[in-house]
Amino acid sequence: MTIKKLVLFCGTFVDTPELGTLRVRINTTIGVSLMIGNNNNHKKGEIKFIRENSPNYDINPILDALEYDPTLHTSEIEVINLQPGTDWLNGTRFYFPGFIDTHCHASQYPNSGIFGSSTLLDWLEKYTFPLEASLKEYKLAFNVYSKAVQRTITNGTTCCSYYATIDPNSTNLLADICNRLGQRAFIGKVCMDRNCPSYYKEHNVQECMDNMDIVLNHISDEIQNDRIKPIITPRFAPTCSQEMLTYLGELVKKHRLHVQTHLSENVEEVKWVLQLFPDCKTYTDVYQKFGLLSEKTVLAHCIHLSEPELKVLRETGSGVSHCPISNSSITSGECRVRWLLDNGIDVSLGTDISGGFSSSILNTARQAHLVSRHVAMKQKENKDYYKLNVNECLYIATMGGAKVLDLQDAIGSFDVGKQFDAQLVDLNTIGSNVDVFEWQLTDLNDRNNEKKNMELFHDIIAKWFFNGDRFNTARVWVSGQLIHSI
Ligand SMILES: O=c1[nH]c(=O)c2nc[nH]c2[nH]1
Ligand SMILES: [Zn+2]
Repeated sequence: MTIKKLVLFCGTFVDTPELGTLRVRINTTIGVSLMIGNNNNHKKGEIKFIRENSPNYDINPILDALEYDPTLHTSEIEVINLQPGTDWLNGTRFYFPGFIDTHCHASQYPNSGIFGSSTLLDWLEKYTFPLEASLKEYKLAFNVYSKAVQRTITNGTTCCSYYATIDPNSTNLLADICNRLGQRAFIGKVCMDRNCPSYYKEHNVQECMDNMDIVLNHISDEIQNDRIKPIITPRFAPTCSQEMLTYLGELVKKHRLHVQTHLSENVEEVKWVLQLFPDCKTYTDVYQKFGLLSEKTVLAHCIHLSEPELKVLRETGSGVSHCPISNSSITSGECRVRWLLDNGIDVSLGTDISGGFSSSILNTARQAHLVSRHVAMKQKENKDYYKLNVNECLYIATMGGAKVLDLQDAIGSFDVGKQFDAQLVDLNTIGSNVDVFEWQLTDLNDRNNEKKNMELFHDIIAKWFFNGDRFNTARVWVSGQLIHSI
């Protein structure tokens, strides 16, 4: 027997299905299935219908549900009708897809903001390895991971790709915490067996294999939740032996797994990789040689790439996690996002805690906007071309992340068949950092002045983009389940 329950979300829905496009749907009802039965057509949390410009959406949205499926009984329908009123139409309240953070070291969260004037290689030795090693202690790991994950959720992140540490038990703990808090997550046990301190390394490949078995079995057998997936995580080429990379490449091939690692972050790092792998022409070649590049691969940073490397990324379908806060903080450089996008590479955003100091993808997106201006200022001509606009940054914060994680059919925008991973943005909350003045309000219902009203709404979106924070993230849902509310 299939138990059906349809949850109706009503209001204004905004998303960015294509790079640069802001889609705004008003007076809209979205129906989301919530209970699962033995009928696979009725998946949990899936968007079943979208009724735009509905005459019923704030009076009797049940009529929209019955139009979709006349056999529904009213007891099978639940309406989430949050404070009906003018805010849905004046631009200050709207649903937006949950943010997707494609690169976050949950284990480094206590160090957010602590980096002094270090650069990558000394930063790892001084700040990062000691902290990660300390999370072997269960209580400490529990405290750090709970806070780290909660922080991303309160900032509107519904899907996050995490690095834990080399320790399999604390990695499993991170998976358990994401599962309990309801976030969609990729969980990576860090793999590294050379060029790292003796107190924080896997001493041989067998140790890495045993550790990986513990994590893979825990996620598949104990957690058993589609929302929590493993991701193979060689820390970066310099800390992984050829034997380890060979094993990880085989593991990826056997189970068709996701991969995450760092690529071309820092000039010294790039030189070091070429010394360590003399048979590889480029840094990217190292990962390709070991079978670690596919459309399920997330490569953080990608700042100092050459044209041939770009070609390899495009041909393998690998995606980039752009981490502008981290890249500015530890002075790694500026990722040329426009160049990547124009060459057919999928780009997403990563907070890169704690190279980056903020758990907020909104904050990261606005820094991506600014970094693109620094890239533009360095150009001799055509400067404006390199600037990312607000809509483009919101795209890489949502749909771009979905593509990089190979989840473009499941999340990233509001479309029938996708999961309802969403945040309710409200600019009128207590503590809001966004002041919208009366003359800045729009009237999305006024079809006679559509152009002017849409311009006003784009300005409100820009105000949220540059000034908004977690006080504007009023609620967060993953697969239609409420996981955060202020
Ligand atoms: O941003 C980064 N954070 C890390 O932890 C790391 N390890 C290798 N390279 C890295 N880059
Ligand atoms: Zn990183």
